[in-house]
Amino acid sequence: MDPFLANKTSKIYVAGHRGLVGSAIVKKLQQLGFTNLILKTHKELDLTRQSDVESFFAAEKPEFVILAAAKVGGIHANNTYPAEFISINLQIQTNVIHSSYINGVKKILFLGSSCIYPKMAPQPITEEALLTGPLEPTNEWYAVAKIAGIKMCQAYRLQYNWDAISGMPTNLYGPNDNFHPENSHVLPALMRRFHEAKVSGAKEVVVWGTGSPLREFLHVDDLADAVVFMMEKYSGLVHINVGSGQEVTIKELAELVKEVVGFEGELVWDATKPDGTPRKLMDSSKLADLGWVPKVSLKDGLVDTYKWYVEYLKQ
Ligand SMILES: NC(=O)C1=CN([C@@H]2O[C@H](COP(=O)(O)OP(=O)(O)OC[C@H]3O[C@@H](n4cnc5c(N)ncnc54)[C@H](OP(=O)(O)O)[C@@H]3O)[C@@H](O)[C@H]2O)C=CC1
Ligand SMILES: C[C@H]1O[C@H](OP(=O)(O)OP(=O)(O)OC[C@H]2O[C@@H](n3cnc4c(=O)[nH]c(N)nc43)[C@H](O)[C@@H]2O)[C@@H](O)[C@@H](O)C1=O
Repeated sequence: MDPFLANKTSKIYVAGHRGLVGSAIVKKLQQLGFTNLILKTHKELDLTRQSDVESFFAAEKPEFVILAAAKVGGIHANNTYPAEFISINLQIQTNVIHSSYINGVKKILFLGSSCIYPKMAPQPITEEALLTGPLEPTNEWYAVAKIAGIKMCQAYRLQYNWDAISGMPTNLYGPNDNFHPENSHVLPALMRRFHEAKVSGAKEVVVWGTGSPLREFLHVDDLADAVVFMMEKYSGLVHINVGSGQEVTIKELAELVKEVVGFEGELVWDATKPDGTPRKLMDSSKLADLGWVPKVSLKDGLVDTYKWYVEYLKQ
């Protein structure tokens, strides 16, 4: 395994650097003193365009690649745009992983998601649960693309002895999240809705589903820390779960976001909206055994994210 942290002038390509995850990884790498990051916006380099990706890699020759570019969204977006979720993600990851290999990248980290696991996987979910049962229907298209990404990393490791690894984060949140009213994940969606209700003086806020599903949330700064940790310490065939172990019901989350935002009205549940997976708590003991633990509590992370959101609205 090539050391990652030893040389702060290594050329590192962070794909998707303006997103929730990519921006936190760039911040972390800069804090650590890395000076040679390659960053391209979606407009500058569309990763679904195979020949453009090939030319970019041939010209830049990065030493390390962190793949945080993807078509991402919450339950509604996944359910509404299945063709885009499967096709765009397959294209991005296939182009980036293959070009990385062809151009001598020393190590690549591919990011998947906890939705790769069967809907009814035993909890907490270990890495071994992959491909043991049917997927959650609201996001199976995205999940199939992500499973293909894991398998591509494994295949290239087996056939070419190449250091391709995969990390599977749980539900993430933090600065630079997507706050779209319909297409975002639950946490930024509720933060925006409660904030707008507080500002307008609304008496009620609508929350989707029944409130009973359980989700595990991890602050994106913890994920960025875990990504750097895996680049340095992990080299293996198996994908690695990255979770916080902090599980709440959607109802508990909604009450917590309401408190942090300071909305004083009522919650109204829209049961016509899907609940999705009933529970997806990951077993992250493989990463813990390697020596990594998360630091940010859900409450502190929410306060930090809301502070960021209020500042972002002023821009
Ligand atoms: N958010 C979450 O809760 C979780 C995320 N993950 C994984 O983390 C990774 C990053 O997700 P996240 O940061 O939340 O997503 P974001 O949507 O915040 O960021 C994705 C980034 O990818 C870029 N991108 C998308 N399509 C293309 C393209 N065709 N060419 C170039 N760039 C592109 C986007 O640019 P632009 O906006 O300009 O299109 C954006 O900068 C993904 O692999 C996701 O599966 C895993 C578990 C949970
Ligand atoms: C990270 C993960 O994210 C997605 O899966 P998900 O965990 O189901 O994502 P979610 O954050 O959108 O919803 C979580 C729960 O929350 C409820 N909920 C309430 N009110 C709102 C609401 O206003 N918006 C949203 N989005 N959900 C709401 C919602 O009904 C559901 O019960 C995958 O598609 C896939 O992308 C993936 O891997």
